[in-house]
Amino acid sequence: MSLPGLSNLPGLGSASLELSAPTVAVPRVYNLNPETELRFESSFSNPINIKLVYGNAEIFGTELAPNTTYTLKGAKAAVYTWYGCRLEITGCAETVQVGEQTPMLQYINTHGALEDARESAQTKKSMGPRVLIVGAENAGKTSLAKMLTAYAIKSDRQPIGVNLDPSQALLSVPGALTASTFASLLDVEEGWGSSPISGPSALPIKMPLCYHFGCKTAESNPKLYKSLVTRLALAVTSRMEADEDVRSSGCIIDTPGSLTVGENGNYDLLQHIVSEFSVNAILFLGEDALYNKLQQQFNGPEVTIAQLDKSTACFARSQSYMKEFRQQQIRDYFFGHGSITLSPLTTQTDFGNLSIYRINDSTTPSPHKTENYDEDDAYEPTVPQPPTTTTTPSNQIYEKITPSNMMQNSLLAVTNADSNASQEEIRDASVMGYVYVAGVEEGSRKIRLLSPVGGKVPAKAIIWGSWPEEVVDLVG
Ligand SMILES: Nc1ncnc2c1ncn2[C@@H]1O[C@H](COP(=O)(O)OP(=O)(O)OP(=O)(O)O)[C@@H](O)[C@H]1O
Repeated sequence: MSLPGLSNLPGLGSASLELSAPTVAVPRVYNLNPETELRFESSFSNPINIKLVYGNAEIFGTELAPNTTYTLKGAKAAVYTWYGCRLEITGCAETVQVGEQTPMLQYINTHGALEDARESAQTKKSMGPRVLIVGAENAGKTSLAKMLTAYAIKSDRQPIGVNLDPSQALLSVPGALTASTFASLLDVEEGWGSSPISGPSALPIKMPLCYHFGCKTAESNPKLYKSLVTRLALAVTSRMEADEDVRSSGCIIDTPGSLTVGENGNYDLLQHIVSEFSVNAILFLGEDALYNKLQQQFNGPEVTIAQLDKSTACFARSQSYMKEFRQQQIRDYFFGHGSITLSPLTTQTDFGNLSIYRINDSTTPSPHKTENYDEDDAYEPTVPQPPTTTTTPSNQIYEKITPSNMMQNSLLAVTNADSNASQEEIRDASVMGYVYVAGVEEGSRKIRLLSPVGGKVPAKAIIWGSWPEEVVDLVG
């Protein structure tokens, strides 16, 4: 197409200017019947865009605003509609299919039962339901936790969401165990919402309380896991005691799938969680055999246990997908997500300015791992020495180390404990924030750190765990 007049512009001469039509992605339109869902998968590099053009619809309980485009990358999810809707989809979806069989009625009824318990708690000025969600990996536990949280928010409640699954994060990075009061809408694109560290956001920020576990599974360091569960439970209970609205709303606890592995599941850890959080409702997603076992173990006047159907649409996620998913969560922590772009800063500091403690867990290769750490063992203070010469008693939670090349590309948790605090004080301290090790120069004893905020890294105890795995290309 040649535009009249343009050829007279200096420099263009008589050449005609061919303008190609802008590439417009043609939206695919889906009309969904009431009580059906549109299931989709998108890759991390090519997101899918979803727009609700008619009716109403939700993603894991959070309603979509009409005529607003939501961009989801690396997502495996479903848009559900109670009354029917029309959706427009653009972008690259790996799969899109309509599903008619869903457990949503069961899930909304569960919300109804929890609402009854909250009403009653409000009247009696007692604690609302403390709900534990249990099931195998990929059973849909996190999705159900999100849904129940979103429905509770819609009912004007302020539940506390608790993540006890170190394999993925809730408002933090993988390896963290967190709790947060949810009083405002969840973020459909991000999953849960934005924490203050994430910068400005369209939705109100959420304030997570975070403890660093730093091991891949609860089973790889059960003593530390139990201690952190106790810390979180204490914090959740005191938050509930201090605030009437939060108290009657209760809490919703997501657990790792590994707790259900084996004939009886990990009864020891489940029992610990149930007693520390005074759980009074267990929602079990999945197999009958283990449900029956759990019923024998936990059902009673104090605890109700209910079995819910697992959505047949729950996507099994490969190891490589989960790795990319975690790395994306870490990237989002430092660089933001969607329209929120953050600018983390790189700082260089001397080894001597940091007090780094390595978590002693069964996955860390060390000559000192022959015995198990016993919580009741007498505490022995650590002696700061380079890792090659350190002789750390196996009953210690952490080992104080000097930075080394092994730390390259890993995450460090900066705690609120003083740099020379005792092992237990470090363990019980919440996390101030995370830094990423961008480079280590052993010769000049310098370490380069990527931090979400500028300035010196605080002189606090810093924890280095074996989890999450290293992120290779975070800083170019
Ligand atoms: N109805 C649905 N349609 C499509 N995808 C879904 C649906 N429900 C859940 N999913 C997806 O299935 C995957 C597994 O679900 P989810 O993360 O809730 O399981 P989980 O039990 O918490 O897993 P894990 O034990 O590994 O943490 C997720 O990617 C989730 O988004």
